[in-house]
Amino acid sequence: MRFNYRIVFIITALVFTLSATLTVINYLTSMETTREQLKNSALPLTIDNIYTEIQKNIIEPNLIASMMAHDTFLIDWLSDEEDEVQKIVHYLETIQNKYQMFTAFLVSDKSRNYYSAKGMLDKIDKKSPNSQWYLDFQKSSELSEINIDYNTNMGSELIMFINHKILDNDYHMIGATGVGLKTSYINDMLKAFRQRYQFSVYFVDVNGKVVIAEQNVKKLNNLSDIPDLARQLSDIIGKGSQVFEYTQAGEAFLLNRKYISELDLYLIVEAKVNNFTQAAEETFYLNVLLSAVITLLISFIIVLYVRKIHLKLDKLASNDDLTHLPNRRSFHNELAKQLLLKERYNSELSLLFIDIDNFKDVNDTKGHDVGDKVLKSLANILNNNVRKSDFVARWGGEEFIILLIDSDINQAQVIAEQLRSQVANSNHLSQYAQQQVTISLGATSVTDEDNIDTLLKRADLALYKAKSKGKNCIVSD
Ligand SMILES: Nc1nc2c(ncn2[C@@H]2O[C@H](COP(=O)(O)OP(=O)(O)OP(=O)(O)O)[C@@H](O)[C@H]2O)c(=O)[nH]1
Repeated sequence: MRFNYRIVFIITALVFTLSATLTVINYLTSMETTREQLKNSALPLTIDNIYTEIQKNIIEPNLIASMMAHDTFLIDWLSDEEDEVQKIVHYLETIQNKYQMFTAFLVSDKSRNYYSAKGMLDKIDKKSPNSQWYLDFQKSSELSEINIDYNTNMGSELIMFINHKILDNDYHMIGATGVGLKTSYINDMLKAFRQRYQFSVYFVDVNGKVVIAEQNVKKLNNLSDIPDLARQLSDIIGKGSQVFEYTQAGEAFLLNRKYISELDLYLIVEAKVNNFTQAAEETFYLNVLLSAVITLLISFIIVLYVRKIHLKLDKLASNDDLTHLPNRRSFHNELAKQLLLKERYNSELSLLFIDIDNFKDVNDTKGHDVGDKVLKSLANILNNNVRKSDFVARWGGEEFIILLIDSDINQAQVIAEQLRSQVANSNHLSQYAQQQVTISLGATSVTDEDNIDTLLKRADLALYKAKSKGKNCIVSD
């Protein structure tokens, strides 16, 4: 019986396919879950957090600027020909220090003077870029606005100005006042969101131009620089909060935008999907590896187990249950093999056919248990008195057969005689059977013309002759 490795291979392939399929399903599900979680929860939450933070940082300065615009001291001072500049400088200085603003300012529409805590800083001039905001504000119907802007008189840093119009009793604009805040807190916030949550946060204007972004980080100039976003730009520049998807250089991104009316800007929070699915990817590769190892382990255990059962079955199929000698089937296989070897090496090969004399008497008078013990004991005697290379088998019933390797008929006769005499004089056997146990033997040697049938027939005939001669003897043919 040959061990079938194909079955093991099929089982291994099935187990691996099953576990690999489960791993892939698991991987795809967790990728989708991560993506959905990012889209529906993490990005909207982050954008709301940032929005709240910005509002918090705008509300207080806005109240201060509004308070300044309604302050009768300011209104009166502007109406009184702007006398005693130090009074207004002191006023602005007090506001600036008390509320820890970066700057506090006042613009007179009449004199076109720009005052700050440091004194008169500038003049509103149509040609000056620093004055542009005032000219626009003048034209606007709004009473207040928030500008994120540079003012070259105040350094190179981006400043968030909260501007309020000052109106006289007839509701005519007589100037503008307000405060300026450094936007560095926005920068810190953008940095924190990038480092803590791996989100890119920036602000764009109505044209998609990036207006505020984290400093020292490579940034986009305009949303429309990315073809995928350029296509969606008209949707992105819209009110409320919404998530968009785009790809750039083979990488998938999710982008959430929220319109901030106070700034008239769009807050953008985006995430590189791969940053969030990396863990799932690593788990996937680990799972595939584990599946392969477990599959191999299972296959190894199956091979060991099946081989063990196989060997057991093999032994059961080729050995006799009672005496544990090879059975007739095994003997046939061995004889066929030895006939080929004899032909190849031109060696001698002989056969002994053995039958217990009057065994029926033992069974009938002493019982089958005793008969079985005699058979087992005889098997031992036969095995112990031939060469290890010879082949002893139980032919069936009380018949045994021995293949004598490298033995001619003379040697076969000598061995046959030894066996006969050992059995006849065995104390063990006579004790079991409570009578003398003898055997008859037919001996024959293999000729070049022999095949299995002719050989067995001749040995059987020799045994028959030995029985006829009176048993407990050997006949060779
Ligand atoms: N106890 C036992 N008896 C067996 C077994 N196999 C065959 N026998 C018995 O062996 C006996 C063989 O009887 P016969 O064929 O008449 O041969 P015999 O009595 O030995 O007579 P001769 O061969 O002429 O000497 C029968 O009683 C079978 O039942 C076995 O495995 N165990």
